[in-house]
Amino acid sequence: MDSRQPDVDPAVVATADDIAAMRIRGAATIADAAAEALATQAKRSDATAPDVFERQLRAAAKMLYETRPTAVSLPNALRYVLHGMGGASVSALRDATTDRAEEFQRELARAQTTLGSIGANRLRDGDVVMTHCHSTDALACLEAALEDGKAIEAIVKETRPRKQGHITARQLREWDVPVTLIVDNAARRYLDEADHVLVGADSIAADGSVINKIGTSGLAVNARERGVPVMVAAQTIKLHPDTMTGHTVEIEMRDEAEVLSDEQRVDIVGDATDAGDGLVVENPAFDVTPPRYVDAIVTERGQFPPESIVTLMRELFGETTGEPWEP
Ligand SMILES: O=P(O)(O)OC[C@H]1O[C@H](OP(=O)(O)O)[C@H](O)[C@@H]1O
Repeated sequence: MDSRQPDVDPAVVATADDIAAMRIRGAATIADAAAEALATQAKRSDATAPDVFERQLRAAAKMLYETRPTAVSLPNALRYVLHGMGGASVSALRDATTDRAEEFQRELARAQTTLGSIGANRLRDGDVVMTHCHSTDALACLEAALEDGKAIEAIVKETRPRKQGHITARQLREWDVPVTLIVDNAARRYLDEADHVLVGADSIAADGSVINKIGTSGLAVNARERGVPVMVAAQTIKLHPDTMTGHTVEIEMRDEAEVLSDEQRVDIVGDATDAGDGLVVENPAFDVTPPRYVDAIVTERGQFPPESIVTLMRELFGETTGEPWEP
């Protein structure tokens, strides 16, 4: 057992570390891994009393929750699985929790497929799509369009600092899609050649704002200026229920090492010590695109103008939610 949290199984600790270090990344993939980790915790629990079992599951959920703050798919997944944790004995609790986690994972996969076929309807044969970062929801739309027999080309933004655009490019090439890879700064120039901007989302706020990889908002503003429609592919698990009650979405600030190595820092400021060298590196992982720059949010429940997404949010989540690990 990890010394950080004696109740939590090492497999859960490993998943939490992988999410924090982005070895597991992407909002849907993180949600899937979190559900899997809770199922593992349930299967391996050594609890002999129901209250101990429940405490272990809640501790595991809290550890997973604290890895990254922006993608709401993570707390939504944890909440979904823990809400299914019911029963009078440890074995009943174990079965209910693992069943619920499996159900969640099945629904997640099904929602992405459904969303893909809805998103594909927006794409025509011969369209050129500009992407940002790597989104499995966005790729599901492209995959469905290809399966429909449409020829699609892609302009793929590199996506500094972690270059997830390479993952997108690799996937698209596996599907034989012609790819033009560009640096982020070239996006405006290449928008003239694009028929759509297609991105994913880490969270969608009640007012229809889209929280996604840093650089999305600038891309969307430029796309609007160029008359290129912006389509956001986001399963309903990306809807952020807390924003209905006025909470804002925390934007994750990541380590400066993703932007600047120690050697590069020395190159800029010489041998001055960190504290006094006068150089600050900021590395926000996400930004907020206001709803007026988004044409459609495509979910497994259909496509929505961003301003109307709150209706769906209310239907799916109700008005209030607690912390994911709270009963
Ligand atoms: O759920 P899917 O569509 O796969 O990904 C959604 C979003 O998650 C990613 O975040 P990160 O790379 O984990 O920081 C990107 O911002 C991407 O658009």
